[in-house]
Amino acid sequence: MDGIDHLADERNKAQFDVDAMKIVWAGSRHAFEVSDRISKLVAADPGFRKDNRPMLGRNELFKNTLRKAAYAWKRIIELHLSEEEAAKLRFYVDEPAYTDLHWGMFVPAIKGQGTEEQQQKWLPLAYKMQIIGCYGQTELGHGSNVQGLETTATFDPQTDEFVIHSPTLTSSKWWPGGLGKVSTHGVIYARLITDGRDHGVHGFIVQLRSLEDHSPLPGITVGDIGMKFGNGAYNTMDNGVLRFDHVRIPRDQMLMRVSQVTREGKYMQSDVPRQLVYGTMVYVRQTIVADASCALSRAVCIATRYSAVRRQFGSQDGGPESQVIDYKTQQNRLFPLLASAYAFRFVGEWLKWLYTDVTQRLQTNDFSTLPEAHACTAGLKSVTTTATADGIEECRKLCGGHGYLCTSGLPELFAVYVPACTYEGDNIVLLLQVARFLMKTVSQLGSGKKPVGTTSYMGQIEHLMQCRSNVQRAEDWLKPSAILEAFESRAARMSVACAQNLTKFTNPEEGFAELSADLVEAAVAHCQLIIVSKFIEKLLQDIPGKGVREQLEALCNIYALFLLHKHQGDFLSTGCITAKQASLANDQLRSLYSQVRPNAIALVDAFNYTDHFLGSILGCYDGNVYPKLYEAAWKDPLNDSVVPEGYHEYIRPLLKQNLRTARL
Ligand SMILES: CCCCCCCC/C=C\CCCCCCCC(=O)SCCNC(=O)CCNC(=O)[C@H](O)C(C)(C)COP(=O)(O)OP(=O)(O)OC[C@H]1O[C@@H](n2cnc3c(N)ncnc32)[C@H](O)[C@@H]1OP(=O)(O)O
Ligand SMILES: Cc1cc2nc3c(=O)[nH]c(=O)nc-3n(C[C@H](O)[C@H](O)[C@H](O)COP(=O)(O)OP(=O)(O)OC[C@H]3O[C@@H](n4cnc5c(N)ncnc54)[C@H](O)[C@@H]3O)c2cc1C
Repeated sequence: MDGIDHLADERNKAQFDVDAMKIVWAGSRHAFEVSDRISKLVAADPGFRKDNRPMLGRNELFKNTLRKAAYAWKRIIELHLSEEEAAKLRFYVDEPAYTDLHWGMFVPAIKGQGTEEQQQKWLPLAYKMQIIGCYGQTELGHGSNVQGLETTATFDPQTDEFVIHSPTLTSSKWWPGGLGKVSTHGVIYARLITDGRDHGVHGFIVQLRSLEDHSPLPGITVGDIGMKFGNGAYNTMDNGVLRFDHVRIPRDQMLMRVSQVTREGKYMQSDVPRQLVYGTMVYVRQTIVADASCALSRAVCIATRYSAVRRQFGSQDGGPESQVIDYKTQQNRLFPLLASAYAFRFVGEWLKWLYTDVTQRLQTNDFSTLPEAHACTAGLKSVTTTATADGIEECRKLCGGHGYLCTSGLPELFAVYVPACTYEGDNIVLLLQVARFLMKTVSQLGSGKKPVGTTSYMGQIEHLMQCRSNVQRAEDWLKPSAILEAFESRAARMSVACAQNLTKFTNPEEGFAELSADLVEAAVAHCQLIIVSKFIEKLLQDIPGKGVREQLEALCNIYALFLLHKHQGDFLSTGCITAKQASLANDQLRSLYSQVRPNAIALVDAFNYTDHFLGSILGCYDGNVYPKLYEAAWKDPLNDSVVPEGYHEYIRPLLKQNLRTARL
């Protein structure tokens, strides 16, 4: 607009090498280069414009999404993009679409649960998008309780087929993304029945629509489930409803890596655990943790830049008013979110490693780390998405009134993001899975079995149950050992307290249900410990770039001490720290805020988001907020005419009538 960088002074204050931090954030120089190149490519292409989204009606919005998805595919082919680059392109296009489920769940489900032969048949079609697939698990009556699904797949030995059927209203598939209007195929989860016996839920590849004219195949009723929360937002996705009326599929379309049905109708199980049927969910939960850092960093980038631009109160001698970012209350709300964005980034990186490791072990029939991978992905998905959803809303409030405008980018980001607390497993249901894992770990402590991985801290249970923090001065809280000991002892004591309470019940399941609220808190404590410890581990690595390590250390300490302050009830009631030590942590937190303050803008610049991706006037790179807001307002369709449509019908008669009454 005016070409001036209104945040230049802020950028000059930075005490570290922003370019080096960009590489740390991206994960590697290569990842940075791909991300940087593709984000700029998308931003420069008018075909990927998205600022009109909140204004469009559903049909127009959806058609526009179809256009963008097809255009994105065209560009991917034309530019010969690699798989990594193509995924980045879809990410920067920033519009939920059927392709997310096709690439994010349908393909991984076939890869994870299909036999070699099945993969060879289906994957090439899916890779070329000659078929488009969805993940059809959830039903109207059951989502969390996967074992409660009602759709049936009954083997017919006469024809060598499965008959897929929806026996009740509640068995209708309900929610799968991409199903409503687009998918030609789905991985459909149904109860396998052979010879009158129910073998539980299994996955099947089912064709849903004709590849000629897209009409539903015989026996299939399919449609969209309707408008969802917010304008634009997740309404670009066709979440669907689907019913089967005795639909027949060949036997070889049951995904048979985990279990098989023979030509004779005999049910057989491989020596891989049954839980591998849930493998796709483990994969997606892991990507959702990485995605949480993207969504939170985006909101934080907007709120931080705007907080430096916005001035309110505090003018002295006619000078400028204070930047709102200088208020300690603003810092106390904003900087922990900035620190959380970095923390989630690093734990996401680690979780990706853990997932890759478990997948490699699975190939060699080593299933030993699967329970931990399930607990970690479930728990971290839960804790990071809850914090991110709350964090985006906090960022909106940090931007005052203007944060409520769609042009701030925050309302749509919030509306798109909040279902992450529900999809891929309700966050409470998932934390209860973590709690089960923890209770199992605690119960095995006496047996001499050494806890490993993320529960290895439980190996020092005697120490953790009686240790007292030796922090004496605020600076002592900067020591990783002090932080780790406090978080480990808190998590261990909360788990042990739950385990002890559980022994009071004769029926363990009854006890688990009765104590579930406490169990969820213990699970949160354990997951927060993982995030803190992975941040600390990251700092043990070689981190090049002037001042980069110092900034990350400050952010790591802010993340940990903010959690300690927020959950001081846990730390105090379990006796891990004293009231005096809690107060010292708070003193340290305040001085860390002062340390981060001059670097705040540079720390969000390190995310390297384009203005297109941010989609926010308040967060624009040059900070020239007011002229842009003013100009954008005039572009609203309501301002197309000075006198609004409807004046003659609804305003004028009212005014005239008031005139008459006034005369009386
Ligand atoms: C799409 C990706 C795009 C990528 C783009 C990148 C960024 C992403 C951003 C945005 C895109 C997002 C787009 C939206 C996508 C949404 C998609 C969906 O929502 S698909 C539906 C999800 N549905 C659920 O998640 C149901 C939740 N329920 C369950 O998972 C289970 O039923 C659960 C965990 C609650 C267990 O239920 P029980 O109690 O009935 O358990 P029993 O089935 O009997 O199994 C028990 C044993 O199995 C283990 N277990 C359970 N789940 C496991 C798992 N997944 N792996 C390994 N073990 C597992 C347990 O630990 C337990 O083990 P022991 O017996 O104690 O040793
Ligand atoms: C935007 C979006 C996209 C989706 N995409 C897909 C998709 O592509 N494919 C697909 O198959 N599904 C999809 N889903 C469905 C999603 O996975 C489920 O909605 C989710 O797993 C939650 O299940 P539910 O709806 O049955 O919730 P419910 O389990 O009914 O939850 C309702 C409440 O009950 C509580 N609750 C439930 N069980 C327990 C328990 N045991 N203990 C304590 N509290 C409990 C929950 O915490 C929650 O507060 C999508 C959902 C959304 C919102």
